[in-house]
Order: sequence, then C-alpha cells, then structure tokens
Amino acid sequence: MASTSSNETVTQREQSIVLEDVKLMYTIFADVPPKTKHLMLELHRSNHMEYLLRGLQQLAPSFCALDANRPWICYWILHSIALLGESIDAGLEDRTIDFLSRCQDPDGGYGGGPGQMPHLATTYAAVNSLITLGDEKSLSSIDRDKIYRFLLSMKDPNGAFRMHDAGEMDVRACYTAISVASVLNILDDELVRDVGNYILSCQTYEGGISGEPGSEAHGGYTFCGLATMILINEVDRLDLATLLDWVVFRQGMEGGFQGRTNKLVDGCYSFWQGGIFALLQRFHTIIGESMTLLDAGQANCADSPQATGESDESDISDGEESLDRTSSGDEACVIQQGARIISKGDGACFFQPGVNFGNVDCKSIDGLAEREPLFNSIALQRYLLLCSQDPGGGLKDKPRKGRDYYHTCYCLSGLSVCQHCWSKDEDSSPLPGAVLGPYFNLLEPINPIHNVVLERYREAQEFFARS
Ligand SMILES: CC(C)=CCC/C(C)=C/CC/C(C)=C/COP(=O)(O)OP(=O)(O)O
Ligand SMILES: [Zn+2]
Repeated sequence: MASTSSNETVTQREQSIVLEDVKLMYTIFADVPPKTKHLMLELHRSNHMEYLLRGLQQLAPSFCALDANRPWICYWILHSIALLGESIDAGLEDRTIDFLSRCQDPDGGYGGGPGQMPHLATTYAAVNSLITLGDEKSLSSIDRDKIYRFLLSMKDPNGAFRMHDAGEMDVRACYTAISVASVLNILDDELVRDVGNYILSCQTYEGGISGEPGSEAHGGYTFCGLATMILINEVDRLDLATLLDWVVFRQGMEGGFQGRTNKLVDGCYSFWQGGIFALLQRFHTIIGESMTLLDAGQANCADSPQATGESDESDISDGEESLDRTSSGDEACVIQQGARIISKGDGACFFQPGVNFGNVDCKSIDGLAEREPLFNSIALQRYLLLCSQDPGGGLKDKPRKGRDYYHTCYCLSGLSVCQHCWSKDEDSSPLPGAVLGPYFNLLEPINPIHNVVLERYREAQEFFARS
C-alpha cells in the first residue's frame, strides 16, 4: 500500500457525481412513507452472513489462492461475522486455524500464505483472526516468543518499524507491531523505544497523521498513529486539539468520511476516521484541556444540535433537506462539525478545508465527549445503511461501487462504533436512539484500538495474562 505523498484533489465532476448519487438515495428514503422508513434502514444481516460464509468456505478447502493477502481475508470475514454476533462451525474453524498456523514463519510472524515471508500486516491480520475465533486451540496456536523476536527484528535503529525484512518503514508498521505486542502481552520497553518520536514526526500541519514524515495526513495513518500513541502511553505528546480539528472536518455532507482533504467519502473511513473518535472519547479530559488553549471566542455555532444537546431527528427523517443545506455555507456548521461544502452555483460542490475548530462550542467539548459523540453518528449510520450497503449482502465504498470483504469489515466496524459511541461505558447497551433503523441493527461492540469484538479481546487478554 503506497503512502500518500501528494494531495490529488478530486475533480468537481467526481465530487458532484457522488453527491448526486447520495442525494438520490436520501430522496428515495425521504419519499418513503414514515411507517416503512425502518425497512430501508434495515441491516441485511442474513444476506451479509451468507456473503461472508460463502467467502470463507470458498477460501477454506485448501486456502490455496495465490495472493499474499489470505490472513487479511480471514480477518475481514471473521471479524464481520463476529460483529454480526454470529460464529462459524467447528470444522471451518479448525481449517482456518490450521491454515493460519501454516502461514506462521519458522522464525516468527505470519506471511500472506504458507511459505511466504513474514510481514507485519499479515501478522496483525492473523493474530486478530485467531483472537476473533477465540478458543484455546486458536489462541495457543500463536507462538508468542517467536513473534516477539520477529517484531524486534522489524525495528529500525530510529525506533520505527519496517513492514517486512528491508521493507518500508511507516506508521502502519508501528501500529501493527505495537498492537500485536500489546494484545499478546509481550510489549516491553525495547519495542516501545522511540516509536513515539517517529509518530510525532508524522503529525502534519493539518493536524492529522501521515504514513511517513513529510507526507499527507490520512485517516488510515491517523488512526494507526493515535492508537499506537495510546498503547505506548504517549498520547499526550500529540497535538490532540489540531488532530480533533482535522478529523472533525473529514465528515462530509453525505454523512460519510473522506480519508483526506479534498477527496471523496468512502464507507471504509467510517472505521478509520470514526474509530479515531472512539479513541479520542476515552481521552476527553485531555482533549478538554487542549481545547481551552484554542480561542473559544470564535464559537459561532452555539445553537447547533451539539451545543444545545438537541437530537437531530429531522436529519434522520429527511436526508434531502440535509444535503440541500450544503448549498448554504452559513448553515453548514449547524448540521454538524463535518466539512463545509460550498456550492459553485452550477451544482458542483467541494470540501472547504482548514476551518478552525473554533467554529464549534469549544468550551463545552469536555462535557460533550461524555454525553454524545463529536461526529454526526446518525448521519454516518445513514450513509452506511443507505449508500454503502448491498441489500444482497456485503458492504461497499459508495453507491456505484461493488461490495468486497475489506469494505464489509470496515463499514460494519464503523457502524458498531456509531451505535456504541453514545454509551457512557463499554458495557452499557446503547439506547434505541443511538441505533439508526430497527434496534435489530445493533452490532457487537469492539475494542477500538485493536478492532476486535470487545468480548473476544477480553478473553484474549485473560488468556495471555496467564499463559
Ligand atoms: C492496519 C493497517 C494496515 C492500516 C491501514 C490504514 C490505511 C487504510 C491507510 C491508508 C492508505 C492509503 C495511502 C490510502 C489512500 O488510498 P487512495 O488514494 O486510494 O484513497 P483516498 O482517495 O480515499 O485517499
Ligand atoms: Zn475504501
């Protein structure tokens, strides 16, 4: 996966096609009689399960596809199934564990397939898959001593990690190494040494984090960098106020998130960007302190739903109105903290970057983080259910795109973040108002740092604490 090195701005035409597609979906939704709206907002659970199981069963007989991504495919499918609260049968589980064991290198770490060179990304995917399967056989198949040696061998003298032997060094490598070490309970000072300095050198002038120093801030890397800083206990070294400012404006009028400034929304960023909010909400005290350093005097959205605590039910029932308001720059901040879109008069719209967080009522940020999410969770759920869902099973980037396992995994992960981010603590069930559509849409909660279902994470924690 290449690093983002330049800001390839999308054309107004590309942007307006997406807005038109999304607007069409929301207009259809707005025109449906109120009593049947919930049918359109339904999560097609059984079709998603069928799509996911078919994928795993096709992979499982020999797991002999030729690509170097097979542990990833396992993770995307298994995690999606776990998010839906389902499991796979014992035979399929055994075959999956055996396959992942064959991907384990004799010197530690997992490759993309049996006999392939160990790689940090596939090691992360394999470990998360085995934690998601979750029983004794699965967890004990991981050779932690060898993984520790592999992680150490990927560490550069500057403290950062390389994806594989002589491979690229980036924030993703730091995250996958530290996430795996933490969840397996093998994280130590040697692995942590100077990782924080590297992540810090990747925080850009926009506030987000790039893949490597000097590149462009991106949601995927910002998630990785922030999660890593939390795991190594150095999160307070980041400029959280500008990071929050950056991520808040990555939510578009479509309700979905873009990965970086001036790019299109995409369902997978529901997790990479939405997950950042889930992480930040744990640190609302720190964020609250950072916010007081900003000039709250600019606050001009005091009547916004966030500031007043009003629900945005009107946005839920009338998507068209929400999108139409994009043509009014004055009203943009009333809708949510998402990026402003300015009408060019010909109907084409673009994101306006660089709006200061002072536009939101900063003084109450600390309180808000406890009460409601710092992004528009309902608008994101609406984007996911109406624009990113294939009713025949699977989820996708945006309306004209096809489904795939990567987007199914990260759209469902983002949906779970949305549903659970209103809860006061990890263990309380969301109130019905937090879940868009029927309550039956509710997914399992995740541990947002590792992106595994919370219950499986806790079981793994317990297992690796005693073994
Ligand atoms: C754990 C792990 C491996 C994390 C990976 C995180 C992640 C998603 C990083 C983003 C990588 C990247 C350069 C995307 C840009 O693609 P693009 O230019 O096609 O998309 P864009 O237009 O949306 O930016
Ligand atoms: Zn995507």
